[in-house]
Amino acid sequence: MPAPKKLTPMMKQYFEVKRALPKGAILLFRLGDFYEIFYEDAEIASRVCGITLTKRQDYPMAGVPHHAIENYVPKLLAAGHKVAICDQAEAAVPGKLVKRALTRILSPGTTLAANQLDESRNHYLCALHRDKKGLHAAWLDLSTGEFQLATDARADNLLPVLTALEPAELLLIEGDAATWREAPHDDVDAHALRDFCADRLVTELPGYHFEIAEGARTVLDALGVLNLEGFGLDEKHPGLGPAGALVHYATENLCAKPENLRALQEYRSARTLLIDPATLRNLEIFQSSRGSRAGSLLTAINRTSTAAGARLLERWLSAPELDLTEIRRRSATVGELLGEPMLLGELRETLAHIRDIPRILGRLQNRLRNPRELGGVRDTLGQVPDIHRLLSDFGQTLATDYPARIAELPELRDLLQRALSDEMPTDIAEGGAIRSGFDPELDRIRNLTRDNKTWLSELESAEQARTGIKSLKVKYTGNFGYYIDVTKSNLHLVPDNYIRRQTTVNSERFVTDELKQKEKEILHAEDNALARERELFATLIERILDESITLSHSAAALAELDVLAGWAVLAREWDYHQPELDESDVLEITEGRHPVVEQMLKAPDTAIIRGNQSFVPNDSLLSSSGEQLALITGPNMAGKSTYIRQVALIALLAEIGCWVPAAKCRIGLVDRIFSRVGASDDLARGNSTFMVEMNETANILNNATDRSLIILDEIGRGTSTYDGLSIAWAVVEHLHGSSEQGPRTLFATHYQELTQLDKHLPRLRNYSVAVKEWNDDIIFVHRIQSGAADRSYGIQVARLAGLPPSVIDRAKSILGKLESDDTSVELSAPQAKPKKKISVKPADDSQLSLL
Ligand SMILES: Nc1ncnc2c1ncn2[C@@H]1O[C@H](COP(=O)(O)OP(=O)(O)OP(=O)(O)O)[C@@H](O)[C@H]1O
Repeated sequence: MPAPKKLTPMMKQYFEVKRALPKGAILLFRLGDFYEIFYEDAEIASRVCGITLTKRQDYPMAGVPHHAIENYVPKLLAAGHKVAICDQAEAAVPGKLVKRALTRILSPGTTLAANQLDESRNHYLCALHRDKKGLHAAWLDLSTGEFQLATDARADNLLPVLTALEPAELLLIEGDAATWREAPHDDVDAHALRDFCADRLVTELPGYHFEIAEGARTVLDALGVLNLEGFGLDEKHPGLGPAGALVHYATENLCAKPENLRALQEYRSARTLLIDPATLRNLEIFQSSRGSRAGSLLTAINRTSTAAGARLLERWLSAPELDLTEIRRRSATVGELLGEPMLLGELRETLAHIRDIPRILGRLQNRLRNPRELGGVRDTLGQVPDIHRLLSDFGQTLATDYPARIAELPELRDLLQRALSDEMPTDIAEGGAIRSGFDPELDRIRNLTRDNKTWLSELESAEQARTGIKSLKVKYTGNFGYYIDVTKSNLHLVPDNYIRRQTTVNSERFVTDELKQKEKEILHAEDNALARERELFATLIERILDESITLSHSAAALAELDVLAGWAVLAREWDYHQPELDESDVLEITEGRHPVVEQMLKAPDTAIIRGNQSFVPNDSLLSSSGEQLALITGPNMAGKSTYIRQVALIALLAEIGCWVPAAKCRIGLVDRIFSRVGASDDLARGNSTFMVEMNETANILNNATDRSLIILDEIGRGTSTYDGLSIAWAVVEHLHGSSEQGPRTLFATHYQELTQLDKHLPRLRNYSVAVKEWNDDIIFVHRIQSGAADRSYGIQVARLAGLPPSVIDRAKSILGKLESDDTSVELSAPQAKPKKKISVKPADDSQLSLL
């Protein structure tokens, strides 16, 4: 930034602050009622936020009113910028340079203000480091204090959960991202990390911030503990390097130590069902293929009514359980809730009044203190007695487990109910946060102001009577204070003790000694009232923070109840049933449905276009040692992809503890879900469609275990027919293997030839999707049946898609010839050109005879 040669003292101060900021942070510099922005920062802010760019001397400048800053900061953050706020640190005195200090730096991963966060989503800042021992990571949601770390010898064990967390910002050691980008082709982990970092906001820090010993010290200090044993962590845990980097970065951004970190948990991939990043995308778990939340599994199963509940649902979905006791606890609780529909309705109504306690605490602890947050704690505590009453009516575990976890805190509730006004102001400076009758001292000061105001109106009547001026008024303006207003026509009646202060168009303004004295008293009383309110407010915050651990445990239990009550409603709405989970190797589903497609078919806009179709349920049976590999053939559009995805989604739902869209379901725990479906280009990163397909397939073959569930859709389609068929064939053989068991696999394909493999592979089963033929048309019935499909109906489907009749006719005749022994096909060409003949002959007859 080209600093002008001769700087004013204020601009010197500006540059001092600016120099200390991280690279790229946009500085908002408080000047009176405005935040001013200078130089390139002003140009960026003007472009991103649409504010007017002006010039001061010869450099660009832009400004936003201080009260409107909340409208602009989110825009800058959303555009991937960091924003530094520098405020006046003392009251301004004319002619003297006011002290200024950096208040906080906002970045997409460390912002806390309610309007900068999606309330239904966690907001993670994540730090990563890879060395010879593997990948080490830590993540922190500063808005709620959730803090975790992890280490794993293999990146692909951690990347599933990291991808599902969708961090808002990543912290890396300087140079790591470039190393991963340039890594050799066979360094699969580096490429996976490169893909993970692409399109995310990355902040690079010097390597020493990631040192383990330093990290351990920083973390101990932030958590306020002497050792990490209470969290079951060794002080040499490699995740402490990234964890320390997170705390350091958060401290720098908040300009203070984060005060809401209470615990550090270790994430272990072996305890959760892993879903690799490609599968998360393919199965549209958090986002639909169009990138929106609508159409995702998350949206289809979300019936939460609180923000904390919505966030917990997202967390459960990103790390499904492998602990049978926990899964069964959740799904049994859904059953209890479902068993009492009336109580469930009441419970949900009560939950809807619960406020976002984890984030409220996060803000209060980190110095963002808005009176409404206190109102939120009061309102939430006000609901707890009702929740206890309702839970005890349910009986069973709901009556014992949850009430014990949701504290009533009657004293705090009573205090807040007595202290706080019904309607809370957004800013303590507005006054009125504390209810009258709570504090005798505040009431005394407020009465003083009130008495004084009565005195003023009495003064007005008295002066009107004394002077005979009926239109005389006692008025007030912000910069002038109290005065007596007399219209010009009555000036001759003004008594001697009136002191003239100002002339306006129609009147003159006067004061008297008595009025000046009263004005002082009033203003003083108002200031005193506000000061007293601030004092009381600070005490109330302290009282809340004294209970912060109890409050956050209660909030966690309430969020759980919210998710589970939502699932009970979902189960009732869509007729879901409780799955049975065990250690077996079976996956047996009776009348299973696809949770998202089923809801979509019933959505009003789809129903109008496609008629009121219902989803056709289908059964599935897989087991590692028996029916291990289901090969599904059938026409395009018949429902193969939907079917294989629905099996994966049902398994996933079962392992988060949700009920499932099936009449009956038994699942032996699945440790990983893999998928290879559809074709997606990754051209921007230098990978062709086929390369992506093969990468994903390689990942599956290298990492699947006998407990995994694999769904493969049209493997080999992205290359020439014979190459593709050979690859698909070899993949099926590999997955089947020669041992007694293998991963449960669903394989949808158009390669009819593969159906012959059941002769050699004892655990392969052929299935097909039934269609009805009617004249030359086909009708999709979406029913899975045993046995291979006899033909593929591609041309009929192409006609349904609207291909011109001439093309359809021609395709039919080519097909006829290809299917007969006559392999010569006439090319219909424009008349002007000579007729050509092409021969379609297999390149390798020996291979064909194999099929
Ligand atoms: N069981 C079902 N009940 C009702 N409709 C279904 C069912 N299964 C699929 N469908 C509908 O049929 C459409 C096509 O399904 P899907 O994409 O699964 O077919 P496919 O056999 O995989 O086709 P292709 O081979 O062309 O990829 C879906 O968009 C869905 O709306």
